[in-house]
Amino acid sequence: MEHLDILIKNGKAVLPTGVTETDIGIKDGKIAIVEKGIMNKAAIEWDVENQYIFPGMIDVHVHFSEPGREHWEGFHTGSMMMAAGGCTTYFDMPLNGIPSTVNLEALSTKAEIGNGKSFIDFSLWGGLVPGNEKDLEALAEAGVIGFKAFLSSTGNKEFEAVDDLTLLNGMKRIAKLGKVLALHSESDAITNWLKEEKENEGKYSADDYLESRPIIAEVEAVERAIYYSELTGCPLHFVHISSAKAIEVIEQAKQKGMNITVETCPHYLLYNHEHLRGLGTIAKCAPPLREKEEQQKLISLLIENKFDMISSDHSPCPYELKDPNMYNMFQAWGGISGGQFTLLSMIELALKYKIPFDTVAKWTASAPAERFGLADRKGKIAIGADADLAIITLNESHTVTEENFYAKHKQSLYMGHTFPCRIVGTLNRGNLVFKEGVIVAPIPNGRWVKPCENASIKSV
Ligand SMILES: NC(=O)NC(NC(N)=O)C(=O)[O-]
Ligand SMILES: [Zn+2]
Ligand SMILES: [Zn+2]
Repeated sequence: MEHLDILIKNGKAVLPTGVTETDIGIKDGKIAIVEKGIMNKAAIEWDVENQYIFPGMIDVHVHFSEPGREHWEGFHTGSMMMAAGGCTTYFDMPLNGIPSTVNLEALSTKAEIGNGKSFIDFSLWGGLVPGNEKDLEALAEAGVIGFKAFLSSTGNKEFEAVDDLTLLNGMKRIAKLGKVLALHSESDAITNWLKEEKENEGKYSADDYLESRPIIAEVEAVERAIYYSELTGCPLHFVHISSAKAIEVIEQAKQKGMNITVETCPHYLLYNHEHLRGLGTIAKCAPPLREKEEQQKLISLLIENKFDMISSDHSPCPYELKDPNMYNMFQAWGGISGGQFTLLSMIELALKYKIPFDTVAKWTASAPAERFGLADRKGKIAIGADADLAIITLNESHTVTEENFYAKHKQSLYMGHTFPCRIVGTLNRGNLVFKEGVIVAPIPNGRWVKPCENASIKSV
């Protein structure tokens, strides 16, 4: 009988077919056996009775700012934070670092840093910005997971928003390269125009910020992108969608057979504009947290399974850029620091709204893997797949404190939040990375993962 490296016993595994009581045997970083009562000897045995085994989260949307702004967040602390949240693969966005990931050189530099510092696996997005259309092919060949563009200003000058011509040209090329274009979809014209109006009137409050980024700004950008996708055949992924109306438009395009996927983030589901009013800058993001009624609509859409996947959009910054005493909401950094809490948030919502755990695992692991060409190795608990696992208990709650939040900066909208569950351990390719509140991996062992060569990028 084959000797195993690790034997996880008596878990409730979240398999694609549902939650099943089983043992899981791991050999050479892969899942070797999934069955009850495994008798093989193993170097390490771990009894996880009454605990759940989720496929490790694949978070398609985080911003680590290395190189260039590693004082904001970097691969080392950033990946520890993600591991502490049950994540085993994250996709790093092409902006907030310097340089942005918009050409081969920047991609290679970033990959090298990540390979040296990340505790879990990661993929890298390439950027589409004005002037880099000619770099897209080399980026695709080198293994970016997809491309990302902003339709509205990014808040950092190293990564410009696309104009419509760049977008059309870029989409045509990306379609040919067989990749997906991820879009931050808010109208630049509408948001800039309203912001300027607020500035001229000397209005800087939380309400003013929300009013400057209305739902129609999101809907207009989404609609335009869908028209362009029809023209160019470019597969699209809409990031951090924050309104029911945008989902309606996306749903119609999907019904027509268009190659489109959509994500939202836990902060749009757990929080609303009242939190920006009450907590200030820490709750500022773009698109903004919506009013409570919109939050409820988004939860209903989640229950109806209208989102393909859930990401964190972890976008941290140093304390002074989100100083709670800042009186001008427009000047604070826009972004939520919460990469550690996506899986916990989704389990909280699943328990509250009776969503099956295998649906959560679809949103947090298998759908991202399928959409972006990693499904040959990642995204589900199955024989032959990478042993990327998150062990979770529902018998204990977890309150977020500065001590148990692993990000470089401890400011977070989630501070003080109590989840009805706790991450007990995280394994990345069979390596135990996080256990019982501690990063136990002796060295960073994460790897840059590229999409498989002949991934047919399908909508999920
Ligand atoms: N430059 C950013 O990190 N921006 C992010 N900021 C948010 N979401 O407020 C984003 O994803 O748009
Ligand atoms: Zn964005
Ligand atoms: Zn983002």
